[in-house]
Amino acid sequence: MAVADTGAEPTVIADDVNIIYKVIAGQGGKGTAATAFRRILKRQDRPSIREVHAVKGVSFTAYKGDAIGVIGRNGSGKSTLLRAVAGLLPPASGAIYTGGRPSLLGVNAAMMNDLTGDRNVVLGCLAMGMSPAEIEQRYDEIVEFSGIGEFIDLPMSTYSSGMAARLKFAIASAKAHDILLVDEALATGDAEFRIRSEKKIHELREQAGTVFLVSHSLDVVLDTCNRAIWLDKGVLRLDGPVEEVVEAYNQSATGATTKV
Ligand SMILES: Nc1ncnc2c1ncn2[C@@H]1O[C@H](COP(=O)(O)OP(=O)(O)OP(=O)(O)O)[C@@H](O)[C@H]1O
Repeated sequence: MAVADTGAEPTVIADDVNIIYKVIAGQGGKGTAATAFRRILKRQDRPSIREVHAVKGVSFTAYKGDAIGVIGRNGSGKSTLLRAVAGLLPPASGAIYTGGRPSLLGVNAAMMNDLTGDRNVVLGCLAMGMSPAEIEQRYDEIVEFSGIGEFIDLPMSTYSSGMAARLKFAIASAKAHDILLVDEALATGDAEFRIRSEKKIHELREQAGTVFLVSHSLDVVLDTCNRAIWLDKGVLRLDGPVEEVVEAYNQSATGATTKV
C-alpha cells in the first residue's frame, strides 16, 4: 500500500482489511413459531454457519495528532473496525499495523459491577499500567472529571449507564495513550460532560496521540475531530477533512445539502 510522505508519523495503517464474522444460524429460513417448534421437536435441521462480511477492503493511514471520527449508519462496521484496530478481531485478510499500544474505550468495557466506583478507578488505572503512586496522584482529578460525586463510594451496579460511561472515560483519559479508541462513550453523557470530554480529547491529541471516535452525533465529531472516515455497509465511502466527510454523509442521508 502506498503511504503519502507528508512528514507526519503514521500510528495506524489499515491495508485492505476484511473482517468476517462466522455466526451459527438455524436452517429453514422462514422463522415462524411453527417451524422453530418442529425443529426443536424433531432435531432435524442442523444449524449452518453464516458469514457476515462486516468490513470490506478498508485501507487508511492515521497519523500522530489525528482525531478521526468514524461515522456511518447502524451496522456499517464502525465498532468492528475499532475492535480490529484494538487487536481484538483478526482480519480475514489484509492487515492492520499499529505503532504504539491501542486502548479501546467502549461503553461495554469491563468494569467490576459489584465493586465501588473508587475501587474501579484503582483497578482500571492498574490495568492501564499506572503505578500506585501515579494513581494516588491522579485519583482526585479522575473522580472530579467523572462528576460522579458522592456516588463514588457506591457499587457500580447502582450507577446509571451514563454515570458508568463517564467514569470509564475519566479513567481511560487519565493516561496519555498512543492510540485511544472511543466507541460512543460520549453519547451517554449529559451536555456538560460532553463539553468536558471534548476538551479532554483535544488534550489527548495535543499529547501527540491518535484518537478514533465512533459516534452517531455528527456535532461531537465536528467539534472534536480533524478527520473523518465514513463507512457504508462495511465499505470505506470517504476519508478526509471532517467537514467534507460529514457534509457528504449528510447529503447522502437527506438527499439535500444540510449543514449540521
Ligand atoms: N459478534 C458479532 N457476530 C456476528 N455479527 C456481528 C457481530 N458484531 C457485529 N456483527 C455484524 O457486523 C456488522 C457491523 O456491525 P458493527 O457493530 O460493527 O456496526 P456499527 O457501524 O458499529 O453499528 P452501530 O452504529 O449500530 O453501533 C453488522 O451487520 C452486524 O450485524
